[in-house]
Amino acid sequence: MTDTVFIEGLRLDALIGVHDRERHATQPVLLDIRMRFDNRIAASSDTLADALDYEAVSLRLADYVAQTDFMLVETLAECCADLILTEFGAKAVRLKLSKPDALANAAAVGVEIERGSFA
Ligand SMILES: Nc1nc2c(c(=O)[nH]1)N=C([C@H](O)[C@@H](O)CO)CN2
Repeated sequence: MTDTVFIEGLRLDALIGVHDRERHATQPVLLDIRMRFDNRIAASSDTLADALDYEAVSLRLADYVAQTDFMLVETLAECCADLILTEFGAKAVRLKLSKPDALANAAAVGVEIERGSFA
């Protein structure tokens, strides 16, 4: 079973970065998330309670990110992935965290991590 639930382009404001200008103002981060989850039960019951509720994940991440102040994108990505695995029962998570406004001459910079197994 390799079902996933995904969230693409989740835009959140975060206090994140190593430079002084980044320590005093938030900036946008974009999250692209794939979560391994068996969707068959929800498909059979047609009941949200049996699904991995991507809206609930998105709202929880927004609340969490709003109270962080990490230096590195690696740290924020790791913490977001751990939150998804521990609070929402995903079997694995692939998470790409981008900073679109970090570098003037780059569309975006960031990290992509995978925790758990999609195999
Ligand atoms: N591997 C990383 N490299 C850099 C990071 C980071 O979080 N991880 N951060 C910065 C700065 O904060 C940059 O995003 C803003 O100029 C530089 N390199």
